Amino acid sequence: MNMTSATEHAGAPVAPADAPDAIIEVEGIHKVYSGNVTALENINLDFRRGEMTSLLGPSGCGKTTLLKIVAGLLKPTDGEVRVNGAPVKGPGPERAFVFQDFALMPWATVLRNAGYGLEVRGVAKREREERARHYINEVGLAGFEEKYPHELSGGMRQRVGLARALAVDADVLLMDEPFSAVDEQTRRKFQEDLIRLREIEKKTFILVTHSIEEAVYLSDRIVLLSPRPGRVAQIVTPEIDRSGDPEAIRRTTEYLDLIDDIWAGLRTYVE
Ligand SMILES: Nc1ncnc2c1ncn2[C@@H]1O[C@H](COP(=O)(O)OP(=O)(O)OP(=O)(O)O)[C@@H](O)[C@H]1O
Repeated sequence: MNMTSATEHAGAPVAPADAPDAIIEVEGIHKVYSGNVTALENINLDFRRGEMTSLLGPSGCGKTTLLKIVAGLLKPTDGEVRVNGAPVKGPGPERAFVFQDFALMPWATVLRNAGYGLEVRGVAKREREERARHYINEVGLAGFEEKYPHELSGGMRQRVGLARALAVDADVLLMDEPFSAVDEQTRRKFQEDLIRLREIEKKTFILVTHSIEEAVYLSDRIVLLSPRPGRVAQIVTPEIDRSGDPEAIRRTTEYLDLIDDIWAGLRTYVE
């Protein structure tokens, strides 16, 4: 297994010549909520095409705020986000947000829920069902097409949300704590599936997580945010060969050491 880690400093990202290009550029983002709460301060970041980036940091540091600004669901007070070079003015078809609370329609089947993004775009029923079935299968829910959300576990509902996001063929998938509502076993399985999906679909994933283990296991890059007002404290690049046995990867000294290093950095904020 090849696993090393590298860190970059906030203002001066290290970009090797063969680094993937930036699909999303975040420049000078500030966010002040009403009541004078400064959630984010001068965030400068690139998210690279085809990579999985985790946003990690203490509670309330602005992870979800940053994700929503990238999604175009929230306007920054200052600064700009560009997707494929074009300024973000609101939500767009290149970005799909997978909500933490699943955002499924309780009265609709898995098939309809998975195809909902296509439905609102006016895609004909036959085509959207075909695509929805394909992605339902890809996220491991084949056979559940006619079930309703209340008949599914939390993990399965999360997968429907992911199928919906994949079906619209967005380049960027934005996930807010995708594994928070599920048990440990489901979480691990879903993490492995997400790695596999990333390989197949070649999407850019940005995910918010509270879990250092999860961030290290899944990510090409981890952006560590400082406590509120959130700033980029550090960027960590775990280089893990994920082709091996997931359980073996989780037991290696390098993996465990990197988790310890990140925790040592974060604990200075929480103590
Ligand atoms: N609508 C709002 N109005 C005022 N303050 C807000 C609003 N939304 C978030 N905040 C504040 O902004 C800060 C950042 O919130 P955000 O939810 O982005 O943090 P987070 O890092 O995702 O938190 P957590 O890890 O607890 O989910 C917090 O202090 C939060 O209380």
